[in-house]
Amino acid sequence: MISCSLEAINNIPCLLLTLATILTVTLLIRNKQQRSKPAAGLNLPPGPWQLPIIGNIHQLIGHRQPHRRLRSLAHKYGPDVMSLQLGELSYIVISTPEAAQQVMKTHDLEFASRPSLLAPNVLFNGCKDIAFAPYGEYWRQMRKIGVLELFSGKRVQSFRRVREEEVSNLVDSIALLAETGEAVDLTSMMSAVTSAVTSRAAFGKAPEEDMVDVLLNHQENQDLGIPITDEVIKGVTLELFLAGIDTSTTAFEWIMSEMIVNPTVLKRAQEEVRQVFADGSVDEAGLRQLKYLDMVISEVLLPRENAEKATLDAYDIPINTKVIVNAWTINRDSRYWTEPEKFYPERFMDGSVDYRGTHFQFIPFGAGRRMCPGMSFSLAIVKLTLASLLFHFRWRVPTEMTREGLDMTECFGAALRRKNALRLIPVLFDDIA
Ligand code: HEM
Repeated sequence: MISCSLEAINNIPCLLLTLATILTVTLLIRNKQQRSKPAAGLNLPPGPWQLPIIGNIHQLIGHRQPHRRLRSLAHKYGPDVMSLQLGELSYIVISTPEAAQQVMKTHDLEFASRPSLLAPNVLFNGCKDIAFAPYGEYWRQMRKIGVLELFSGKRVQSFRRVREEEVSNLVDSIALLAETGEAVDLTSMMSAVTSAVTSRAAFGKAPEEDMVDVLLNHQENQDLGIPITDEVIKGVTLELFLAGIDTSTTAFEWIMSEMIVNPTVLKRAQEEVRQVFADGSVDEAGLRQLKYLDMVISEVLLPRENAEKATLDAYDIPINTKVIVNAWTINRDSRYWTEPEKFYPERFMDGSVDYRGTHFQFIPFGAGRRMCPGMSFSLAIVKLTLASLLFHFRWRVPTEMTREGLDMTECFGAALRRKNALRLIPVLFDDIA
């Protein structure tokens, strides 16, 4: 079993799924139905003061790291649940594990919808995907296909050879480049590996049934309540790429970065990999033994929405309020984690907390009904790539830098990526051909 590490995410991915986009969209959309003027007499969650028309936008705009800004606003105005008004749209921001549990467990059903946003509506032809589909019959059907067929353990396992081939190609390319002594761009390389695996898993070129085949079979057999149209096939396929590539690349690049600036962790992880695969080749069968490397990852944040009036912590939450679960803040709650900002994988060694959505102090993949169905698909690639790169190479920072000086600047976007690509110098271990 893979277990995830806080440290990897400490610098990673708070995927506040493009709050920037939401802000822009908020300003653009004049959708009267979305207008959610709180009715008088409601006990709304506390929040910062608002300006007419724009609400709280001015308190976020200009901040290059909205996830940090949301944390400081929450500390001041609503530590558990905070109201925010962004233009005409009402939001609540969830910043503690307890409040996250309320939204994603106790009231999961009430908050299981997604807001109707312009960008995904256009991109997925009226949200004919899984992630942005509003809660209802269509989403339930597609989610079931996702969990039971597209991303099931068996399906992920069926792509093992694909992953091993792509990662082995990566190792070969890096080995060639290692002869030059130059730094390699690991961010682009990981992105290429993830795209290649996703594309082969989606479109085949392998004996296994691929993901598009699964959808085409349903279309042909007409065996589902809601027909699988060409738009649905296009939407779900596009989502495989959009939801999977950036998130997995981001997880990988931050984990590598953190190990580089924490050489004792790197050394321990490397020793473990080289001991487990002492016979000379890395394969997926041995990955399970890499307990220390079992620290991954990433947090994404797709807003949720309540399709009906709800209550939370005795606060009234009007219909169609968008819910931002600030996983970045929650995963760093000092009531649950000692030195939460420190890169310290050993904190996960006793296995009492994992990322599978039952421990609300650590929810990189979300939790509840809308939890990420692509988790195993992603972790399989990330872990195999890390193990292979640690097994075959020593890693050095470019000569103009020190380990401590490795650039760790975050860049807010669809994922909290590194601002600059991760460039490191590979040195092939002498004892490996
Ligand atoms: C490190 C990698 C990844 C992370 C950290 C991640 C994280 C997340 C999170 C936090 C959510 C929202 C959960 C919620 O609302 O409670 C989500 C949803 C989703 N993710 Fe991922 N994800 C990753 C990789 C992937 C991959 C590889 C795929 C597919 C190829 C994928 C497909 C999806 C889909 C379809 C949803 C929407 C589920 C729904 O609304 O029912 N994810 N992900």
